[in-house]
Amino acid sequence: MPSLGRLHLITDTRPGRDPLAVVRAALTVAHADLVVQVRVEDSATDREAYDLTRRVLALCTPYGATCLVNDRLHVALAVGAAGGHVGADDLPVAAARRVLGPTGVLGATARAPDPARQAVAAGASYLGVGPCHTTSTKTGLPDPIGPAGVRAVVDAVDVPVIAIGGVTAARVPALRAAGAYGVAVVGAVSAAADPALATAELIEALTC
Ligand SMILES: Cc1ncc(COP(=O)(O)OP(=O)(O)O)c(N)n1
Ligand SMILES: Cc1ncsc1CCOP(=O)(O)O
Ligand SMILES: [Mg+2]
Repeated sequence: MPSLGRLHLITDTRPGRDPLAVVRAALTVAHADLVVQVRVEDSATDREAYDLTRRVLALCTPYGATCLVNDRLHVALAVGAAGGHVGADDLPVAAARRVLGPTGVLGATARAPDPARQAVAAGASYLGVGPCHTTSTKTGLPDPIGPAGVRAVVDAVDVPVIAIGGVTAARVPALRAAGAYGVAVVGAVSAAADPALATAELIEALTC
């Protein structure tokens, strides 16, 4: 499997957003360092998820960037995306691994060492760990775990840890110091006045 990109851009498909424009802008800067995770609203239809993923994959392919699909692994397979991401309300990690097969990229959400170890044993290729900081993008989350919580998971597993939740370029150094391999963002890029510039700042923070 090729190495995982360090910047995961999760699509923002809330009303009034333009996820494809944001993905285009990010790709011009991040190239193959970018992983685009297609995440649609729970109310979106599979057809809507499929159509968006096809378009995102078409944008990613020329750059060698990776396209993953959140929750809906059948959409990932149907489109030919590299894999998907699952959490507590989705398929169990072992079942997700069976769906994706041995070579698919499979992310799993984990917030603490024991669930992290279990997710890796069940077949996760990377872990999404957070919320690291408060976020306005997703409701109903537990309290932020901060860089110390990231460190606890990093020390427990041997797969890349992707820090998520309220991540900004300014917060990347502390997350990297805690051992995070990369970060996943929604708002830091999608809500930025200049998504390409925001991507450049995140890539700089991740690679310096
Ligand atoms: C990289 C990454 N980490 C965590 C999540 C959250 O997944 P999940 O807990 O299943 O919540 P939803 O995103 O499905 O609402 C993620 N998507 N990506
Ligand atoms: C999907 C998800 N899971 C944990 S935090 C989060 C949202 C992250 O969005 P932002 O980068 O805008 O805080
Ligand atoms: Mg999920």
